[in-house]
Amino acid sequence: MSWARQFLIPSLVLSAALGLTWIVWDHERQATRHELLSQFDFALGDAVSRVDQRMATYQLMLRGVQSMFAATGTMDRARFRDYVGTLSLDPTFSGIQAIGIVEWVPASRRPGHVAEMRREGLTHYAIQPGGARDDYAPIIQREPYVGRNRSRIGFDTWADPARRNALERSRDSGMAAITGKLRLAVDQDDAAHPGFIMYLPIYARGQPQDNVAERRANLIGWVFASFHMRDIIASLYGEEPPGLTLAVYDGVEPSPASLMHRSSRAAAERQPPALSASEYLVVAGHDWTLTLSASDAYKARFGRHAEMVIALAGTGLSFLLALLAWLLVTGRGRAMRLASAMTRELREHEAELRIAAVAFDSLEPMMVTDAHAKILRVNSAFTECTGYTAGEIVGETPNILNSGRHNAAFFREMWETIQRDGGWQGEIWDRRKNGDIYPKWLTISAVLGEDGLVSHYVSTHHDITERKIAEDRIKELAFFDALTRLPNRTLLMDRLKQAITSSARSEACGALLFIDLDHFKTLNDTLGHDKGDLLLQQVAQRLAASVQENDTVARVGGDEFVVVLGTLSENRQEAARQTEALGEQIIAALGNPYQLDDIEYRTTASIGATVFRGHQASMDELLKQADLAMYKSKERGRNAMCFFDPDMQTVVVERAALEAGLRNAIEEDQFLLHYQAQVDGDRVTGVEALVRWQHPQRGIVPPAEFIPLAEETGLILALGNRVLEIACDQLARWSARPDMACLTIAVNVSAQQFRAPDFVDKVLAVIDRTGARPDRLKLELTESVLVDNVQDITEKMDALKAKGVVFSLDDFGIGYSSLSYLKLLPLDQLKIDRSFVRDVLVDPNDAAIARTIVALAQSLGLGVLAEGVETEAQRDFLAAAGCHAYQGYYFCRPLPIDGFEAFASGLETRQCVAE
Ligand SMILES: Nc1nc2c(ncn2[C@@H]2O[C@@H]3COP(=O)(O)O[C@H]4[C@@H](O)[C@H](n5cnc6c(=O)[nH]c(N)nc65)O[C@@H]4COP(=O)(O)O[C@H]3[C@H]2O)c(=O)[nH]1
Repeated sequence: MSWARQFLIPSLVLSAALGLTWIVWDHERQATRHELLSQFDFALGDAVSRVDQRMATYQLMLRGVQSMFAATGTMDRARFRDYVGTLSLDPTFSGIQAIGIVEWVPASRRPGHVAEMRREGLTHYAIQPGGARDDYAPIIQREPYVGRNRSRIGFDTWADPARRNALERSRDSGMAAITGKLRLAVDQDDAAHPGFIMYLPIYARGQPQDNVAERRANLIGWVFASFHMRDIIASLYGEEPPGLTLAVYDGVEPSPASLMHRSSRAAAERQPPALSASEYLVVAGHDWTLTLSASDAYKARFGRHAEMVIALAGTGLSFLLALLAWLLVTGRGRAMRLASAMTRELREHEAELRIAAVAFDSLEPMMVTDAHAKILRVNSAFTECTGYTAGEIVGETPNILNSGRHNAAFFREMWETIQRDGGWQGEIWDRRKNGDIYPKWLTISAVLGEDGLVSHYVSTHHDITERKIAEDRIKELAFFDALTRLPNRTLLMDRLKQAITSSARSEACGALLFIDLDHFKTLNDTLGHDKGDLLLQQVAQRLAASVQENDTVARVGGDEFVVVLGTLSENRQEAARQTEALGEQIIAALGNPYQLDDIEYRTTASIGATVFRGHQASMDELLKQADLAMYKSKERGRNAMCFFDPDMQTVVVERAALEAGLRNAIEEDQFLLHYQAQVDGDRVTGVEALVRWQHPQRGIVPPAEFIPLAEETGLILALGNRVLEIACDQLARWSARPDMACLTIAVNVSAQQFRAPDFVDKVLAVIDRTGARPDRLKLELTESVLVDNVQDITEKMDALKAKGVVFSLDDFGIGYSSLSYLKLLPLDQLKIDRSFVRDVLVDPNDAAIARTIVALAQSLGLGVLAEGVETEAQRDFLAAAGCHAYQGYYFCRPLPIDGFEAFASGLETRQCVAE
C-alpha cells in the first residue's frame, strides 16, 4: 500500500468525524444562540411590557385624579392632597417623582389666580417665570409635598416649550400626553437624572369636550405626574437584570442626547454588547425606544456549555477514529506486507529450490549425505565421473571412493575442519568404480538444521585430472629444458638445495660438476643448429646414463650442463676421488662418437667440479666454483676435469701422479713380492705373495695405496700378471730346493683379472714360461669374483684346476657368497677373513662365524685357513674350532723373499718337509 493510501483513509475518517463534530457543535451553538435570542427577546418584550403597563398604570392613576376633579368641577388642592396621600406614592418603588396640578390661567385670570393662591396659604406665590404672557399654566400643587416638591410652586409650565407641547396635546386630545426628555423643575442640579412629565387635562365639569375647540374652551387645568426614568425602571426591576442593560431613549433615535436612562452604564461603555435589540414604545402618544443589551455574562447564563464539550469530545473522538482507521489501514497494510514478504520468501525459496535443483543437476559432480555421512543423493555428473550408479552408491558412505592415498590423519584433520569451520575444501585422490585413481577438488559444506545441528553435508567433486595434466605440463615447461628434457636451472637450484640439505643432515659429501662441450659453437656454425640440437640431446642422454638415479643432470645454458652428485663419501678426499671417477667416466662417455643424422661427429667436454658438505657454501658459490674449475679445464687444453678446491685438486693430481707412477712402475718393474707364511699346525705349508711397490722416492708402498687405483684404471691386469710371473718364478726356483719345494704360493687375483677372457691362458702361459709347478700355485679369489656368470667362472676354474692349480676363496664371510656356489665351484680352501679372527675371542658373533666357516668347509670337504692370527689364544680358539691352518703375524709377518726364506729355514725343525 502506498504512503498516500496509508494516510488517505485516516484523513478521510478524521475529516468526516471533524465534520460531524462541527455539525453537532454548530447545531448546539445554533440552539444555544436560539435559546439566548429567545430569552433575550423575551427579556426585551418583558421590559417593554413592564414599562408599558407601568405607564398605563400611571395614566390610570392620573385619570383617577382627573375624575376626582371632574366630579368636583374644581381643582381643590386639599382634596387632591388627600387623594394622592391615599396612593402612598414612594418614588423608590412607584417611580413617580411627584404628582401635581397645573392650572390653566389665561392672562386675564392671572391676578385673581395669584390672589387666590395666596389666600390659600401660599403667601409668596407667584407665577414663574415672571412676565406677562398670554396664558399661564402654573403648577399649583405638587405631591407629596415634601422636599424639593415644595419648591417651584407657581412654575409656569406653559412657558416651557417642551411642557407646553405636551400640555397642548393633552388639552386638545383629552388624553394623557407626556413630554420628551427634560429636567424636572425640582431638579436644579445639572447632573440630575432625566425625567418626563405626563399630563392629563381637566375640563370644567359638565362642559362639552367633544372637539378641540370645546376642550380648549373648557379646560381648567391638568394633573400631572413627573418621573425620573431611572426610578421607573428601578421600580420595575428592583435590581438591575443580571447581564442585561436596558436603555430608554426619547424618540425613535437612540443617541446620547435622547438617552433617558441606562441601567449599568459603566458596563455598556466598557465593552460592546454581545446582543442588542431595540423596541419602540408609544406612551401617551409619545415615542420611546427601549434598547436591551446583553453582556457575555448574560450569554453565559443561557449558554448550555455543551459546545466546548462537543468540540473537545468530537475532536478527540475524531482523532481517535482517525488513529483507529490508520491502525486498521496500516494494520491491513502490515498484514499485506507480511503476506507479501511471506509470499516473496516463498517464491524466493521456490526459486532457490529450482536453482538448487538446477545446480544439483549441473555438470559439477555433487553428493548429499546425511549427518552420519550416509549418501542420500548424487547427481548425474557424479555418477558419470565415478562410474557408480545412484542405486549403487546411495546408502553407502564416501569411503567407497577412498583411494588409499591418504592416511587416517588426513581425514581426521578434514573432519576437524568441517566441525570447526562448517566446511572443508582441498585436493584429494579418489577411486572410480573401475579402480582408476584420480585427483579431485573436493568441497564439503555442512548444512545446519533449524536446531543449529548439522543435518546434511553437501559436497562437490571437481575432477581436476585435466588440470593436473596441465599443471604437470606447466611444471615441465617451468622446470625442464624443452630440447633435452633435462631439468633446467630452476629445478637444478631446487635439487641442489635438497642435496645441500641432505648433505648437512647425513654429513655425506656432495659434488657439483659443471660440464661445457668443447668447440660447440664451431659445430653450430658449421653444421647448423639442427645438428647442434641433436648433439645436445645425445649428450644429455649420455650424461643422464652416467649418473645414479638420485643424482641430477641439468642443462643450464646452450652447451652447459651441471651434474649434482648426492651421497658421496663423508671423507672429502674420498668424495673428490668419487667425483673425479665419475668425471672421467663422463669425459669418456662424451668422447665417444655421435651420429648426427648422417654425420659422425666427435667432441670432448671440459668439466669443473667442486665438492661440498652441508651449508659450507651457498648454491651460487658452488656454481661459481664449478664454473671457474671448468675454465681451468679449458685452459689446460680441454677434454679435462679440474677441481675448484686446491686440496682436492692436489688429491686428484696426486692420484693422477700415482696412476702415472703405477703405469711407470709396471713398465719399469718396480714391484716385488713379500711372502707371509701359511702354517698348518707347526708346519709351514706355503706363503701368500703380497705385492709391494718399490717406489723410487717413497720406498716400499703397501698394496692398499695402489691396488684400488690399479683396479680402477685397469692397471690391475698388468700388475696382476706381473705378480703372477714373480710368484711362479719363485715357485720354479723353490722347486729346485728340496726344503722349499713343498711350499705353495698363494697369489691374489682381482675380479677384473679373473673376468678377463684370456685369464686362463695367461696363467697357463706364465706357468709354462716360468716352469712353476701348477699344483704349488694357489689362486686366491675374492667373493666379488663369484657374482658374475657362474658358468664362465666354473669353466675358467676347471680349466686351471685341470692343470693342478689350487683355488682358495679369500676374505670368506664378508661378502655375499651363495652357498650353492661353494658346491658348484672347484674350490680347495676357504680363508676366514682376518676381521673375524681379530675379534674371535671378544665377539661371540665373530666366534660363531669362525666356527660356522670351519664347519662349512669341513662339510664341503674343503680346507680352511684363518688369516690374521695374531695371538696364541686366537690360534688355540681356531684349533679348538677345527681350523688348523693359519696365517698371521703370530707366525710370521710378510717378508721379502730373503727374510721369508730365512724364517722358513729357521723352522726346519718344524717339519717343513718337501714332497
Ligand atoms: N693386521 C694383520 N694383518 C695381517 C696379519 N697377517 C697378515 N696380514 C696382512 O693381511 C693381508 C693379507 O692379504 P689379503 O687378505 O690377501 O689382502 C691383500 C690383498 O687383498 C691385496 N694384495 C696384496 N698383494 C696383492 C696382489 O699381488 N694382487 C692383488 N690382486 N691383491 C694384492 O692387498 C691386501 C693387503 O695386503 P697387505 O697390505 O700385504 O696385507 C696383508 C698382510 O700383511 C695379521 O696377523 N694381522
